[in-house]
Amino acid sequence: MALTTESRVPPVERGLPFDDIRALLARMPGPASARADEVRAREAQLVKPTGALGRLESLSEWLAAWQDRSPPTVARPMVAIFAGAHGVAARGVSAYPAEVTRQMLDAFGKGHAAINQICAAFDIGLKVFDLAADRPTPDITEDAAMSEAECAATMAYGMEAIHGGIDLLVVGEMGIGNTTVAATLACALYGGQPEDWVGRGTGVDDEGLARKASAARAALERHRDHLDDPLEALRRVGGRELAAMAGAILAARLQRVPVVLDGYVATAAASVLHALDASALDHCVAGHLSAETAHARLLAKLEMKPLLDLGLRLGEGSGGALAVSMLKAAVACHTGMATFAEAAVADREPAPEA
Ligand SMILES: Cc1cc2ncn([C@H]3O[C@H](COP(=O)(O)O)[C@@H](O)[C@H]3O)c2cc1C
Ligand SMILES: O=C(O)c1cccnc1
Repeated sequence: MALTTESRVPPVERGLPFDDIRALLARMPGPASARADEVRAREAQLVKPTGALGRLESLSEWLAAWQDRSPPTVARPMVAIFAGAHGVAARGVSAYPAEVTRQMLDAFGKGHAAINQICAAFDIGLKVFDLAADRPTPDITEDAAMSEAECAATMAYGMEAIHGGIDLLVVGEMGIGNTTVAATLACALYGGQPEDWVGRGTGVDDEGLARKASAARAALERHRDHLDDPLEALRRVGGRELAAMAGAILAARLQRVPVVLDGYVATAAASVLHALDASALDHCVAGHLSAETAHARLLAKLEMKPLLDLGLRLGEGSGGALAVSMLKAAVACHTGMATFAEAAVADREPAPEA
């Protein structure tokens, strides 16, 4: 397993950058339905009762449609972890101190983290992007997290995650305080009360949960006249790793790389694209259902059914990486199984004449 770490303070440059992002959204390719049809035709001939591989069959079709390749492959999957720091973390919204973000970056580099082990177990590449993890964005209850230029440049940086010939991308994150940011962003995009969107994150107690809700409420109140545009919501109440994840997901679409979403934070980042264009996440699958309680609510808004439900509440791309094993199995069955004819197994009985 290759691990590379990149570190960058996103450059701040140019005018009208959100229009550049909107222009990319307007260019998103659709699914190659002919490739999905080819997969479906082969599935029907493989030695199993028709449809017996359930969701594995639809996953193979989905991969082929978005890769524009039949058979599809999961030969070079990669987890991209984006790490950011949040001013709002100073409000006691996490069970752990903010310096954990930097320390976990070191842990990723040394192979000490859960995501290192999961990637090694399933032969998944891992790339870590340090988005100025020592320089927190302003506290969203007081100011916008990013300027428009910084937000767009950070999205553009996230787009670099899909370079290097990968055929499947998992987006993950690291950033103490980011479940509060994700909750605030989800509430900005989908409405409801902050209490509907906050959860225990790394394990805050009841007081911590109340602090999360009041931080989200204060941020929404401060930015309330500017939250109708999803990109504006992202720059005001989001954070760098969320912007980078949104950029990576969009770039993956443009380069026909299917995406596996991780937990609540990654899904909140993805929601920005969905709010801009309801078809923008059609090349994405929800890898798992996080134990962060509002993840189910968010996935319902996106009409996504998670592949796994393991009670994880970690982030780092961990649930997404575990789901890669299912996608690998789907492709292995699709490409490796024999047809009824090849295996000399008797196919389905024709229906008796009426
Ligand atoms: C040691 C450690 C490793 C982690 N890996 C991911 N997270 C996760 O926890 C953080 C979000 O939770 P909250 O909003 O409560 O801070 C993020 O960094 C996320 O990736 C971790 C958290 C800790 C403490
Ligand atoms: O689901 C997530 O993304 C999550 C949950 C808890 C902590 N960090 C991330």
